[in-house]
Amino acid sequence: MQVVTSKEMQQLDQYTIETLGMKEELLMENAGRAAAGDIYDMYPEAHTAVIFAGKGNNGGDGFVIGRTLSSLGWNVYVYLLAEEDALSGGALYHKDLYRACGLPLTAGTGVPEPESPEEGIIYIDAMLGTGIHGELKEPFYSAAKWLNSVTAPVVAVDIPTGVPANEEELPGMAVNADATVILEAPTLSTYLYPASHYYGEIRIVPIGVPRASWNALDQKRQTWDLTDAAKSLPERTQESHKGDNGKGLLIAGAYNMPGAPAIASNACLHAGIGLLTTSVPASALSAVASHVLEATYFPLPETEDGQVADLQETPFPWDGMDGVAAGSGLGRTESTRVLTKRLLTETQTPLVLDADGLYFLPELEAEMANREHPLILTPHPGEMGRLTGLSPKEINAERFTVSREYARKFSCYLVLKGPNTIITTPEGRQYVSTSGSSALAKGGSGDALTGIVLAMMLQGPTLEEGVCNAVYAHGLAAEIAIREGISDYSFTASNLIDYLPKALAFIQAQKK
Ligand SMILES: NC(=O)C1=CN([C@@H]2O[C@H](COP(=O)(O)OP(=O)(O)OC[C@H]3O[C@@H](n4cnc5c(N)ncnc54)[C@H](OP(=O)(O)O)[C@@H]3O)[C@@H](O)[C@H]2O)[C@H](O)CC1
Ligand SMILES: [K+]
Repeated sequence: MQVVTSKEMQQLDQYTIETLGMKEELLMENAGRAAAGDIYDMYPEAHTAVIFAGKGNNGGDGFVIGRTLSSLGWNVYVYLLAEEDALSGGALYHKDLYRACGLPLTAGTGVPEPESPEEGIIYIDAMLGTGIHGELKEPFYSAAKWLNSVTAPVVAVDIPTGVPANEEELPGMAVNADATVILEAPTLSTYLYPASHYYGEIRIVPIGVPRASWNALDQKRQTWDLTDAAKSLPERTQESHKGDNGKGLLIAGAYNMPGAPAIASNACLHAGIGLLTTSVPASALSAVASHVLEATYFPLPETEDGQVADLQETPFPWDGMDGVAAGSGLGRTESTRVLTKRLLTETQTPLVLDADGLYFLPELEAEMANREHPLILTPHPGEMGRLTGLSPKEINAERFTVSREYARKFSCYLVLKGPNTIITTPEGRQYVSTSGSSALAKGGSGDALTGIVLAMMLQGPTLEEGVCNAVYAHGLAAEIAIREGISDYSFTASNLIDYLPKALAFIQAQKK
């Protein structure tokens, strides 16, 4: 599923209508019918739809939805928040067709005052979609405010009115929908916060945009969902050998931080790595090893208080490895700076850096730029802020753009964590993971992700798909745990590791 900007959506519509010759009215008919079908299925008890329509194409969709729901036996009523003569093109055609069918309509720029809601009514927001710019003007402002006050369900068509499609700030007023029926493809704001909250339940319906139109578009982003994970997760063959499933080195922890390497190692092992060597300061080793039985160990020199010591001469076993991950719990000392520099310049395999492993990167930009082997960074917005000099708020407002610029600049894979983690490749391709849960907002979740990324990037089929699958499986494990009754209050990284086998089994089962 592609994720688009409003401009890309317009290009797609334009190509379909102008180049391929599909009539605008037909595309709108497809869109409205698909949305109506979905709304009808979503609310089996409903019998009445009150539709608020704008004068643009979003409003046009509203008229098609009204006519279709009426054919299906519902009572419908449209409040057009514009004069009838303000409509043009497909919206005018469908308004006229709606009227010709004898269906009820009130038009005008005043604020509508529908009857108070009763059982079986749903409200449909077809006021503004991708054509919105800036703060909501009247009568849309008051209409949005009114819709936010009703107790009956409010379903938005394409985008809740007021919410921008792209990486823009939310205006002061927007429809807070219970559900949004997205037409053909989601826009950026579907996966940006706080905008995403306004969508409510997300439903995406295909509206018959021809493949040729999609092929003509420069496609830059897509979601990464269960189907993508199932398609790409490689099958294990009977004759596979532990050496075939990747040998990884994980460098993490300190005497007072044995949890980070233990969590990352267990997650890595449950995510399918063939062989794992865990490298921790010597005094943390027995604590970590007592929780991770399947790893081998490479103890690190340490300071008196059990932090990594000078690692300049440490003979790391780079050569025997297919991939390396480092960061969690290492601390932000000179030793970590030395280690990060050595990792960037000496490892000839994919390298994953997280947490303290990201800390010194602003000082090591030349080493990053000169690195010839894949580099995978997994920052949360705070860490991304440090990498770019922006605040976490600024990062979250422009997650797609900031990620792409950084990944391109340093030719790295960037996993920008958060609800709907975004994975960006060095070429700028972007994937938005659709899995995840509020339960993941906890210490230890990131450590688990580092381990899963280390394991799954080595399983392939490509590094890119392996990283996407790691992020997806991480989120899915949390989702399954919550579905099975674990509270998102109680959920810990240890639960995540326990549920990872179920998440992978669930993905594998989709292959069959
Ligand atoms: N995805 C598809 O392939 C299809 C989508 N369809 C639907 O079309 C809309 C986009 O339609 P468009 O006509 O471009 O735009 P809108 O209907 O969203 O809005 C246009 C009107 O909005 C007014 N406007 C803009 N900003 C504001 C504001 N802040 N306050 C009030 N009014 C605003 C604008 O008026 P101006 O006078 O300001 O220009 C326009 O009148 C998409 O979302 C889908 O629902 C197609 O139906 C099928 C294909
Ligand atoms: K809308």
